[in-house]
Amino acid sequence: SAELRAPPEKIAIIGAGIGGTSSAYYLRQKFGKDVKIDLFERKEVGGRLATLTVEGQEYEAGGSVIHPLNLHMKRFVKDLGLSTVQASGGLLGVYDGQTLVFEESSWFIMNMIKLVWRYGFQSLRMHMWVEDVLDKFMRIYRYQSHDYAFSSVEKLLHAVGGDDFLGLLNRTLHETLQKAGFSEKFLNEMIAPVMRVNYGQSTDINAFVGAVSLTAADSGLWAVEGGNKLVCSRLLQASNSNLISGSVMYIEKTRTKQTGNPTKMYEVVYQSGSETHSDFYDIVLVATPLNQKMSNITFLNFDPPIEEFHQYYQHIVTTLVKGELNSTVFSSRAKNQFGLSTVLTTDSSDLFINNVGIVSSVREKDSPQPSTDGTYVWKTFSPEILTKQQIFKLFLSYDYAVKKSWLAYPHYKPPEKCPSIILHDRLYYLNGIEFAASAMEMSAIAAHNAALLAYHRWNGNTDMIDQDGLYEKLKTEL
Ligand SMILES: Cc1cc2nc3c(=O)[nH]c(=O)nc-3n(C[C@H](O)[C@H](O)[C@H](O)COP(=O)(O)OP(=O)(O)OC[C@H]3O[C@@H](n4cnc5c(N)ncnc54)[C@H](O)[C@@H]3O)c2cc1C
Ligand SMILES: CC(C)=CCC/C(C)=C/CC/C(C)=C/CSC[C@H](N)C(=O)O
Repeated sequence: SAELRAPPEKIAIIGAGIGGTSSAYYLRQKFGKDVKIDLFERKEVGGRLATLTVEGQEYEAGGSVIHPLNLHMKRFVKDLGLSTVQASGGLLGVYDGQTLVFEESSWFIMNMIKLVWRYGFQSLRMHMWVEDVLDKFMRIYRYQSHDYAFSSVEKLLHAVGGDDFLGLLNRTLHETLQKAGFSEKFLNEMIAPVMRVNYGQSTDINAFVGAVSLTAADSGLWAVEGGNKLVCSRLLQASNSNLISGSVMYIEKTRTKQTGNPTKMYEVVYQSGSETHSDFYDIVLVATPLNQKMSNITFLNFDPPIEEFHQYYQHIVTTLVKGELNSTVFSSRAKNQFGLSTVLTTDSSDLFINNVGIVSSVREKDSPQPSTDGTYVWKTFSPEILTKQQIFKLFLSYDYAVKKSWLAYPHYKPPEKCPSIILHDRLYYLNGIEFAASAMEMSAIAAHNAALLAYHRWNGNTDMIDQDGLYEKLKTEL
């Protein structure tokens, strides 16, 4: 095998969300103990993984649920000695603005009968479609465990499932499912509400993120005990990186003369408190969405210039309310007969919220428990900040309400083009993957890929990059 070059001296990562911290973890694995890794964060470690506190208890306010087949997240929790809590449960209903068009019952068979009665076997067919997408997508784990990397998100998706799979980015979920024979009624009443709760958007999102969103309706979802953001702080510790609290303003391509070292290609200029500092790096990873509103990083002295990304992120407000839901908004049933713990809404519902549901604190192992006065903590997502009148419309009474506004995930608009991973020779960008789908696991996959890509490009292992036909090739290997 080819002889290895000396490892880089210094690597910078911008952003300490799950993407940045898992990059630090994988870069350490690949480049070894001697490389110095600086991780820049201008706010909190965790980024879009964050909690809000209600009466002394913390609740997930951003990324909250993890799929049982999200293997990177599962591995982190295991390797970092963290524990899990269950993140799904309770009965769900769908409100269309007039009535509950679907109400789950606690009896499994009853649900099946209701679904078949209203939609035929479309639910079952839908599960099969989602499972097929997930099965193919999971090939990425095998490729990554054999150290293969991809230079673009498109090449990665092509390697897992070929042209048809990559084509999911170019079509809306609506047209994809319509073509597959699903009815408008099923799409409006069952699929659109899932897209609203997960991505705050309609079925006009790309079909890949649509499938990811539908996997979030599977059973067995979980979260990290104590809060998902703990994964980030533990990854940071485990990677033995150096956290720098500061906001990166510029990344400048240096002239060799400046550093006296041909590999220290990049100068990172950052503000910490009122002071401006800078340092030189061999490799830089950007692990935050590159747009003015979210990171405001300027690239200097690159020829050709690094393109600006103007992609729009969806505004979502998380509101946590401890109080008594006004169930008459959704149903004429007496309030003691309501029984639902989550209400999703259709696009036609014309409500000011996308969904509302009871949530457990990050420490509750089992189903959420009411407090002594019988009330629960409810979480609702809305496109805008809720007014007091709106909260009073939704709740008969409430003790407490807290909110957090997010530029949450891309506003999907297929055909989708994912920003490049390689911005320059040794400058990598992770968050382009969000334009395929935004989820914790997607950032972790992008992080592993970027670490492998940086490693192979540093060592000139071109045979480990952008290999197609990997599925066939690895099928025969044990
Ligand atoms: C409300 C909501 C609900 C969600 N629910 C789920 C869910 O249930 N399951 C799921 O899997 N995913 C969910 N997601 C998506 C998931 O949270 C994100 O995909 C994931 O957390 C993105 O991680 P990241 O590290 O790529 O980006 P981020 O978490 O955004 O991290 C980027 C970091 O970079 C920092 N930064 C930015 N600019 C600079 C700068 N110039 N200098 C220094 N630091 C900078 C930011 O402060 C931030 O901490 C949800 C997201 C939201 C908002
Ligand atoms: C990447 C793969 C294959 C699966 C990830 C599935 C997953 C857990 C997606 C979550 C998507 C998302 C942005 C959910 C937001 S809302 C979550 C929850 N319903 C809540 O109420 O907080």
